[in-house]
Amino acid sequence: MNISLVWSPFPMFCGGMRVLFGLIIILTTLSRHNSAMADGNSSSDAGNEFNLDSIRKALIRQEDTIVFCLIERARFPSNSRLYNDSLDLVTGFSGSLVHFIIQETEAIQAKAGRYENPEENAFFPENLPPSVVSNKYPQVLHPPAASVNVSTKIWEMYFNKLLPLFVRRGDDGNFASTAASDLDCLQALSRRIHYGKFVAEIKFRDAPQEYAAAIRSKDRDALMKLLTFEKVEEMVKKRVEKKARAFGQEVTVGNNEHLGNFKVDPAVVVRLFDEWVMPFTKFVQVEYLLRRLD
Ligand SMILES: C=C(O[C@@H]1C=C(C(=O)O)C=C[C@H]1O)C(=O)O
Repeated sequence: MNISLVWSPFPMFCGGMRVLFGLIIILTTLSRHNSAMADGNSSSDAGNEFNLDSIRKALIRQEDTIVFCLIERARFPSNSRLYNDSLDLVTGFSGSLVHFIIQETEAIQAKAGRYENPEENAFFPENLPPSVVSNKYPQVLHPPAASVNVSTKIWEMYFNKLLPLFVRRGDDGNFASTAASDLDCLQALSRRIHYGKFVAEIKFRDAPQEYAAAIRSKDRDALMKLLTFEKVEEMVKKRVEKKARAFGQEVTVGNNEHLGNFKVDPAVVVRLFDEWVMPFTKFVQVEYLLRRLD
């Protein structure tokens, strides 16, 4: 018997495997290419996915940023001259030095395309220069509702209520660095709070009928009730307390750790989320939903 005429599944198996491996390699390359594209054009911290789970993961990650930013700001004393409107520290500019620095920084960041990203909301959106960078962000928000902006509320809360709770009194003259640090905090808080628009969009898509009834009757209380998850809020408070303890502890090589000596008081971080960040995020959600059927 001619052996070569005997049917053997082996060559077919090998050929099949070759095709399969080829396919896997092509698919892997394509998917790497796509995710690289998605990273480059991503609209949200949640990446390409858009569901309540991924949005909540993004919010959790943003807690880290906020805690780190507060820790950085706590390196500087209050530096109150930076915030004084009537000192005229900048010739030809009427307003505080921090106002001047933030407005100018936002202008350069606008040119670099920061505010093309629907996650970003400027504190001084008037007269921002157009972006010179071409980068496309997927638009998932409902256009008439996307403009909800609570930057003024955030600005007022940060400077008048939060800052005095965690910086020591004093003046070291480091105004530019202090203002840069303030802007980092403000931007991190703003991103977290305005993320309420994405949360609201996904909640609306998950239960359009329920939300539509409350939106049509402009029932703010009903909307607030629908979008509130008390258990999630309790977890947020517990988690940020832990993060403030973990990220803000004194780390030494020896065993003599100064337990209880934190760079930012964890209780202040809990208060920040409880009194301002979560209520503002929910306010953004309600405002967004009220425009969701426009
Ligand atoms: C953001 C959400 O909506 C609400 C606001 C929360 C927050 O700001 O952390 C948490 C729970 C909800 O009450 C959510 O459901 O995740």
